[in-house]
Amino acid sequence: MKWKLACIQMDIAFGKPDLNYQLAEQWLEKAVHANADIVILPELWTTGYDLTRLNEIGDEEAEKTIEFIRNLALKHQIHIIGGSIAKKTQKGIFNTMVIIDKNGKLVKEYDKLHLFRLMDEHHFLQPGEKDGLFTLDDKICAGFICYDIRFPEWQRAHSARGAEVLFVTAEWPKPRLDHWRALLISRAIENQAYVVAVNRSGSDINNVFAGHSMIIDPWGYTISEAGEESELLTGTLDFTEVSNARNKIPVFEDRRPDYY
Ligand SMILES: O=C(O)CCC(=O)C(=O)O
Repeated sequence: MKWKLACIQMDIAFGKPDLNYQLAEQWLEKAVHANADIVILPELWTTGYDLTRLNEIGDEEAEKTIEFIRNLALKHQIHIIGGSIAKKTQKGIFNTMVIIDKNGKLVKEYDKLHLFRLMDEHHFLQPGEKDGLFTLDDKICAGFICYDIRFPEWQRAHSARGAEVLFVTAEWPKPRLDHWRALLISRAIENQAYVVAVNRSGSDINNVFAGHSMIIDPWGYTISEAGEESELLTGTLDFTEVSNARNKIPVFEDRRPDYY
């Protein structure tokens, strides 16, 4: 089975959800024209890192975003990995990835597990407590958010439970672009999985973001990589490559978890 992917590497208007919904819809139309089966949005794409105003501009129980994504998924018959948004709940605000399939079903909500202190997330957000596993077209996938990729045991926990595609949504700053690339390629090689990573472009008052969204195959080879500016990055993923890699080098069988 093959999937055509479209990563929306967009700029995000700081603290302006209404404008960002419009921008995201325009990008999504482009992905539809590119015949994508799955579209992926960046991290906190409705608000950006306007953390001090999240109480005002966050999305109550993610309801507005879910409705927005569901309508587009149904209209275009496309799976949408809805990046992440600030989800307001009674327990506080979470950085939440929302995944809706082409039938409009809410497949998964994943809350960012590792909060990034360098950008003050721990002062404004609550850490997640659940895994990022989900299934689309009978394929096991996993979702991660930005800083999560610095914790290889988190991705391994998901690939050991069958994940063949690791989706990453991010607002990764430009000064650490080398880390972004190296970490993503490593996660693909060690998990013998596709890595589909979407970063934002542009800047906010504190950061310039790196862009360079990437689609990487289970051998660690880059299928496609964006530049620094906004763009729609596409690539095709062929699941036989996952079994080829895992059969040739049986890393999962050779693991010695009793010793780790
Ligand atoms: O780990 C990093 O260098 C960047 C992480 C980050 O920007 C985030 O989690 O939002």
